[in-house]
Amino acid sequence: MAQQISPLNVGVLGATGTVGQRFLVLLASHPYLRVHAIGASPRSVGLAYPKAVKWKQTTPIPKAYRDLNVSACEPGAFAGCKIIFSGLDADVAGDIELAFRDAGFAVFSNAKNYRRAPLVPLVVPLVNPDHLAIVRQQQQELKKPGFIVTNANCSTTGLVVPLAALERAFGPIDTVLVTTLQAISGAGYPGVPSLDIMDNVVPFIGGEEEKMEWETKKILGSLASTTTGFALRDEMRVSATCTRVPVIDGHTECVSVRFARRPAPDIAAVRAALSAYTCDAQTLGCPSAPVQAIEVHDAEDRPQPRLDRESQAGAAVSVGRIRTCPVLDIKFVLLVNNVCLGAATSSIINAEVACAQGFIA
Ligand SMILES: NC(=O)C1=CN([C@@H]2O[C@H](COP(=O)(O)OP(=O)(O)OC[C@H]3O[C@@H](n4cnc5c(N)ncnc54)[C@H](OP(=O)(O)O)[C@@H]3O)[C@@H](O)[C@H]2O)C=CC1
Ligand SMILES: N[C@@H](CC(=O)OP(=O)(O)O)C(=O)O
Repeated sequence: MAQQISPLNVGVLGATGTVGQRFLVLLASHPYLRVHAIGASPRSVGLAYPKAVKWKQTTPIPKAYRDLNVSACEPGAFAGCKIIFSGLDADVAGDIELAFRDAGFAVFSNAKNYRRAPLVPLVVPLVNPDHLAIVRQQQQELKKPGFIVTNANCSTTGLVVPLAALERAFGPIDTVLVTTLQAISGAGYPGVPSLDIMDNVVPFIGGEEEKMEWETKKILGSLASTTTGFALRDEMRVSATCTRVPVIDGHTECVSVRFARRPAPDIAAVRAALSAYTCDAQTLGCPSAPVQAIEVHDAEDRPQPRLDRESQAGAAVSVGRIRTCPVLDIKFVLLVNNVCLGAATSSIINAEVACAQGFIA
């Protein structure tokens, strides 16, 4: 049952970027989060938003932002905001996000900088919102009300949703092989040069495979019971190969998994478990959560980025081609909208869960 939450002012850092633009579109119609201030680089500071941004969305700049000026990414310019969403370039996110946390803000970040920090939750809202509880330890350590919550790498986000559903139904997965076909928008703007990506596949994305292999073990792990921080799933073997393809939005991933328990589940049971998967963000009534967390496709040629990335506003994971794997146990193809669930939507749902659970006073 959805709680009534009073309107809250939020700020968006990196508001001119690929992820920042998505934040602004999604927040323009949010039931209780109101954009109060926006920040970007010194290049943009002081300009009215339409002058600062190279708008790349298919809908016009929402009216509410047309007269909003871009501020410097300094806490003083965001007075009156409770929540800060960050779509900052990772080169600058580290110091800026820390300054906002130290100034008492609840920071929801897309950047990679703090994902491995022991007291920072790495939350995919359809999987492990229970990890948010560790922000109390951050607050105790700092003796301040601020905290940082990160969301995962966009490819990791798509992967862990069906893995979590399968583990809930069939117990631990011990091996995962994944090959990604990642969209150009994942590299930000202007991103990959057109002469590199047109008519081509680039079989390397710096740091991406390591992030998928490590982040999966933190997200599918648990809060440590005897020490502070998290118990990682170190026994799970994850091997990723990441490629860039000429698609604008939507990361496709080809996944094979092996279960620890024998016998492995059959395909019908796997399909049913994926379709039936529900998560806390849904039961808490978070307004940005998808109705169906995993959309299972029966057609043999789905999911496809162009056809499926906007389903449920890009907040779910699409899965198809579920079949027996002759090497591991089962294999399937998934699609995640990298700029929605893979980025801005996850931050927003994380903030909604934090509001619903009383982490934001
Ligand atoms: N694109 C995606 O699919 C995903 C991205 N991410 C992560 O989200 C973050 C944003 O990515 P993306 O939107 O693609 O990146 P972009 O390059 O498109 O945008 C970067 C943003 O950071 C701002 N910025 C750059 N330098 C500074 C500075 N010195 N001070 C303040 N602001 C600055 C830019 O402002 P200005 O316009 O003024 O230069 C811009 O608003 C990154 O950390 C990325 O790794 C995570 C998951 C998915
Ligand atoms: N590297 C991802 C997007 C991204 O920025 O990831 P991360 O937030 O983990 O650095 C891609 O290219 O699609």
